[in-house]
Amino acid sequence: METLEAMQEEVNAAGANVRALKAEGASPEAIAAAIDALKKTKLTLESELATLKEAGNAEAKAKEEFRSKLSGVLEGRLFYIPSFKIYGGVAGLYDYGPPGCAVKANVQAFWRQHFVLEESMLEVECPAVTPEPVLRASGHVEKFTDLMVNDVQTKECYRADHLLEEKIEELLRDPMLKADRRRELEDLQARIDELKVEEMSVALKDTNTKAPVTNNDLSEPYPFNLMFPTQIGPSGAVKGFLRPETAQGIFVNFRDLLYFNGGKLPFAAAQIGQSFRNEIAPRAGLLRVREFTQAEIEHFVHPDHKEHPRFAEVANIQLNLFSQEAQLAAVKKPFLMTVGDAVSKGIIANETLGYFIARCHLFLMAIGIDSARLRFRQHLKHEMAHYAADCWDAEIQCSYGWIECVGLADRSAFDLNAHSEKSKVDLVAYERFDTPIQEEVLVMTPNKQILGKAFKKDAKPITEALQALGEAEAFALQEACAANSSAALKTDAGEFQVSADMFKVEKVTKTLNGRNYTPSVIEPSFGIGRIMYCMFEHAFYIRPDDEQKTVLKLTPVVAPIKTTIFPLVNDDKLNDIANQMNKTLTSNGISAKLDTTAVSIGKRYARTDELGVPFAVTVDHRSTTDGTVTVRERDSCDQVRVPMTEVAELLGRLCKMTATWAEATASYEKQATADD
Ligand SMILES: Nc1ncnc2c1ncn2[C@@H]1O[C@H](COP(=O)(O)OP(=O)(O)OP(=O)(O)O)[C@@H](O)[C@H]1O
Repeated sequence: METLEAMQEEVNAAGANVRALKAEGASPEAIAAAIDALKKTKLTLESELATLKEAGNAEAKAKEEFRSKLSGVLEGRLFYIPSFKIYGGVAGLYDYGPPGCAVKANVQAFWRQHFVLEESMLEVECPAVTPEPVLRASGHVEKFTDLMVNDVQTKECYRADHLLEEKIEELLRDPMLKADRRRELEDLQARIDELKVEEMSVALKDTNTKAPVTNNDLSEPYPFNLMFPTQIGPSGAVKGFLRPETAQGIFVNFRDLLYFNGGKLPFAAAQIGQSFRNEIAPRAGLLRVREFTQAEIEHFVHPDHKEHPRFAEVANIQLNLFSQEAQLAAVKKPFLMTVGDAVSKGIIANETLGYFIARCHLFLMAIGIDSARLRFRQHLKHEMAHYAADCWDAEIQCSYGWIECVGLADRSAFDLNAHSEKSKVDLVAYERFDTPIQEEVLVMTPNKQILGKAFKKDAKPITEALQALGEAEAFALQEACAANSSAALKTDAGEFQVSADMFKVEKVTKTLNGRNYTPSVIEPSFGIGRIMYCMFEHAFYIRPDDEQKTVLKLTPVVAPIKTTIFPLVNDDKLNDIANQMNKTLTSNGISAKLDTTAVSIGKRYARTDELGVPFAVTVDHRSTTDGTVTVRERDSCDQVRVPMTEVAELLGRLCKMTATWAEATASYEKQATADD
């Protein structure tokens, strides 16, 4: 199939041909034939567009239906629900109900296991209420903004970039769009995130972007800070904010954490906690909310040694990479490559960043993200902060498109430098040289006796100012004193005239055994809610044999309950065994739910399938005679007969995912399924 662009060019060429023939006074027959050809090319293009539109509409409708079925299950089963529902709810705030809480706790526990425990990270928990100076130092007070516009009539608020993006999409769908204009708009689309206020204003006007629904004019765009301001204490004197990310709590504790770690680098600290962003347009359920759980890691490393000691363990893992180069190519496509190759070819900046990208991939696989719908997209140059060495987002495809769920960035020394500068506390590490080095250093020696006599109480700030001089300034002062007998020195207490006898400045060779340096930070930042929503989408399906049977194929690691236990019929003997089974399993750490309702076994299975419970144990009459029960696996509906004494061990292995169902049950008697 020809591309739309090629078709458009054919239409343009046919149009140009008609104009040329008219200009050169060609015969009416020739002109009529050219007009005919133009009409034909236009028709082909229009029919192609109609087909695409239809396919697009059908796809959008299918996605809508899928989402409505899924949210029916998720909200109906209380995985999550809009907060404060009885008061009408508030956009961007959600409650997790019982199964949602259980899944979230499991995702977090697994995250802790996979990262904090396996990597010996230092976990911290810091308050969400954060004093203003901390967030001013980090740049959030000044820069944590989105550009906002209002409908001039209704005053409704919108994110300017969202409206512009939608408008550009609409304009790009126009088949008659000139090639130059198309390129211009595509270029603008790629730069939307970086547009400054004035550029956004121009872009909105240039594209004639209006308010949705009302089609009213929009206000000029203006920055809106996403942080929730608050005051700490009753006087209102101490300003603060609810933190927009958990990371800052780790940076400000760097010195103590380094000490705790015996002064050794590299090390990583981690935190799981709530973050708050007053999003202008919260949407798409859990994907963009105003309060959410983040799990963040700050890995501190020497800026010249970003190798990772465990890199070899992950080097062969294949990642779906969407590098800068791939995004800028004519055909934009991610590619598969091992993380080892990506680092050695310089696609990923260093081993430590590569290591965390690979570990993130393993984490997402283990909780049930479909590998075909996961990619790591590198930030384009203009998306990256000036200090960042390299950034990648783990993007998961769901019905809303590709969604950033984890940000992985090499932030160099930016954060520690920023807090050092503002707090006046050195956030540095010390490195001992393998062999000491000789270095010429400046030594400034103020003559305290003469200074004391001459300046009395001002001698102290003068001494400090002399000691703070850099090499060039110190020698310049010395020269000025020699030439004019005295020279001016600026201090915190004002300006003073100092003379050559008041200080001595010289360069001496010193042996240095080490030095202080500011470590770089590599930061993987996970949004738990976004990951969970994508995980739910990937887990959701309808059994092919029955439209009514919806299933969440949550992996055992994250499933809210690991097994249900059913007595086949309501019978005292069977109930006793089921109760006993329940006790054994829960005391072995396997969460179980006893279901003694009298409904059919098929219905009971369907109920637990919808909750994502991976296994079911059924107690039947045979259990009373030979001490066995059946164990069923949710997705295959396979059942095996297992001695009751072995069920805890079997489910333990399956839930830890150290064995597959086929491996773990190979030796057990298979049994016909009883789903109906
Ligand atoms: N409003 C939100 N709702 C839910 N999760 C969020 C929200 N904002 C950020 N996150 C999660 O926190 C992670 C790290 O935050 P980060 O600051 O990198 O996001 P971001 O780049 O600002 O996200 P976006 O551009 O989508 O607003 C994101 O990858 C995402 O999973």
